[in-house]
Amino acid sequence: MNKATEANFDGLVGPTHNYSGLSFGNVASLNNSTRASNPKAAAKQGLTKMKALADMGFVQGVLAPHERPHIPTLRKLGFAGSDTKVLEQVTKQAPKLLAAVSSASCMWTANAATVSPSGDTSDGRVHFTPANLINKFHRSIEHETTGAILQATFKDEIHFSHHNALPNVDHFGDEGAANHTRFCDQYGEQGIEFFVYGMEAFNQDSPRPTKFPARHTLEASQAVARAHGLSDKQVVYAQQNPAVIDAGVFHNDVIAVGNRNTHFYHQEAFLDTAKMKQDLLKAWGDRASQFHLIEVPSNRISIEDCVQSYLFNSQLLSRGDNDMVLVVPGECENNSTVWNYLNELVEGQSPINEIKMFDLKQSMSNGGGPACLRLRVVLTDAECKAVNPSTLMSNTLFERLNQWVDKHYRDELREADLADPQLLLESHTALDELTQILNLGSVYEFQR
Ligand SMILES: NCCC[C@H](NC(=O)CCC(=O)O)C(=O)O
Repeated sequence: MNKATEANFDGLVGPTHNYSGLSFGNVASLNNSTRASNPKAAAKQGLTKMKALADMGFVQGVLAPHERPHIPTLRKLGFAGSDTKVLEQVTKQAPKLLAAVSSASCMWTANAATVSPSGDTSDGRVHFTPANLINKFHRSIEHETTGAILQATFKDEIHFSHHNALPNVDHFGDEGAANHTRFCDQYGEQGIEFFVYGMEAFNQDSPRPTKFPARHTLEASQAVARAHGLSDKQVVYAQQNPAVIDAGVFHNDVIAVGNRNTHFYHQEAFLDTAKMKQDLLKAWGDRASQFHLIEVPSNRISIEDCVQSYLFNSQLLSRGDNDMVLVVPGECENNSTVWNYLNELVEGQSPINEIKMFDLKQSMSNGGGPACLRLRVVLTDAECKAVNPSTLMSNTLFERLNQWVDKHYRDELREADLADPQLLLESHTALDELTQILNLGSVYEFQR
């Protein structure tokens, strides 16, 4: 077994971060659709979390934002002429479309891709499949650039294998790592990959939500498991409880989080909790007593409190064997039921023995907590050395990115501002400079 560690790659918030109510089924996105955003504060809140984790000794990387408004999409949809002309026309004819192609939603890199570490894959490489995010138009335009950025970050073909996104249809709706968790004893050994889905696409009679969409299908997860070369006995599937999707749990990472030998989840998260436990314990094998199932009962914390506080959208990080820290959003402290629970949890017998809290309000107001903002990539020492070093957080990079944000970002943005041709120019200038800072090459269409 190779020694390995879990790295976190956070999405850097882009200059057009705004609230426009694009995500039906995501309570925060719908509730905040008329508010002004603060892109500068949003980017800095994210950077503060990344830096704090790097300072705690974790490997922390940065994934660049995408070009927005995305003019190439508007051109595909028939708008023509200069960029300014395109903006002018779309503003007049289809303002909601402009909002959709302007979203900074690629910041939530838990949805960027599904990643399988080399310990799990048949060819011994780390595999990446960008998520097609087909359920929301504004997110369905992410996967190509995501793929380009992942390839510029994890370049070496000896260590890294990059797949295309799955077919762009609802049957293969894929929301990436937000619905994927890996359990293991040590990171470098073969682990259990746990795929959670919202519905079975090819089985009309199977249970599914009635109010909000199930974004992710079983068939998508199966395709990713095949493409990554995972062995059947190391893969476990579980269906989300349709009722919690209808209550605002649009991704499983709003209601469950896992790391190594610990699964922390809500009693109502899964359609069949007993089966989920049985399947995980079976895959875990003969050391079942070392696997921790921390189930939060409904009479302790309601689904509504989970959705409001984002308790489970936390990062569960190992500082050593049986020593984990839970990184939660500030909203958890403001909810006394959740806060009391967390204090009891760290004092109890579970491996979770510290809580760290971050102010991520700008992202939270669009339904993205600490876990949404990061893509986990388990890397051996050799793989870690092969990562593009300019993307790894350090004192220098932290300072450089803060200066970059100060120079290029606005501190207030409303939906109406998205029509401003100056914003497009600012965004291109900023991203062009960023590709140099992160040494990414020409990953954006406007650079080619
Ligand atoms: N993992 C968290 C994802 C949050 C994301 N929100 C958004 O896209 C909201 C954008 C807006 O409404 O402006 C989503 O729902 O997929």
